[in-house]
Amino acid sequence: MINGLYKFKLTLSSDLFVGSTGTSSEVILWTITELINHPFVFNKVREEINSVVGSTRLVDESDVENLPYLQAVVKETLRLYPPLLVTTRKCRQSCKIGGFEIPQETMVLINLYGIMRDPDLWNNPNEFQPERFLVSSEKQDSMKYKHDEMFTFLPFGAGRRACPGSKLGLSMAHMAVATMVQCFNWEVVGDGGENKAKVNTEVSKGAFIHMAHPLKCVAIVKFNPFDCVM
Ligand code: HEM
Repeated sequence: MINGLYKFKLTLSSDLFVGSTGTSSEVILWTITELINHPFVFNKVREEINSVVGSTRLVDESDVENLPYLQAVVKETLRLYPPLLVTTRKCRQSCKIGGFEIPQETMVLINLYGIMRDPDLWNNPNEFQPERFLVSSEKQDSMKYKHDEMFTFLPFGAGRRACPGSKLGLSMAHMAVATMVQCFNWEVVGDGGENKAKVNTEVSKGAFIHMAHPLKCVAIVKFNPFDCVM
């Protein structure tokens, strides 16, 4: 028989495992996809990494704070492709939303994907434009910016039940993408090396953001950090 503490540990472990692995790998997959589709952005990320890291060592976690463009690229990917498309909340009291009466205790679905592609909140909402997140640190630290982001940029949800692993998830995504850009060129299978083929970014149906057509590409070594230490 499963006792209470064991059941709690099992649920916690599975929550952490399911909540952390799938989400982080989706962000990495979608970021590489958008970078393949936007070679100009890809080159800008690589130039930023080269200018900060140089050409003799692998990018490191401590470099990320000096890579604002890389951070903007991952943020823009999270806006367009939040791994969890919706989240849920139970209404603690009756309320009215958009003219609809919502009785107390009703479970509501919050469309994170829809909010982050809402044309009333974002310019060119369906376009991949990392520059929209390149704002000065003063602006980012301002109360207004933080307040606006809390209601518009929601890949990690919001409030008391927001994702507790957001910093770890972001850190993994930054490091994985930075390494993949620094060390490899990426070619879509069937491209013939011309770098013109686009990856199909259609999203499959469901609560999670899976690609409807799997990404098929080849990694070609550009920089081998092991050559430097030999
Ligand atoms: C980029 C990666 C990740 C994304 C986009 C993401 C996204 C989310 C979202 C949208 C929620 C629901 C929040 C809400 O309803 O307000 C959530 C909850 C959660 N996430 Fe993440 N997550 C990521 C990585 C992680 C990691 C690395 C961990 C653990 C190490 C984790 C653990 C959890 C847990 C335990 C919850 C449930 C929190 C609760 O119900 O109070 N997540 N995540």
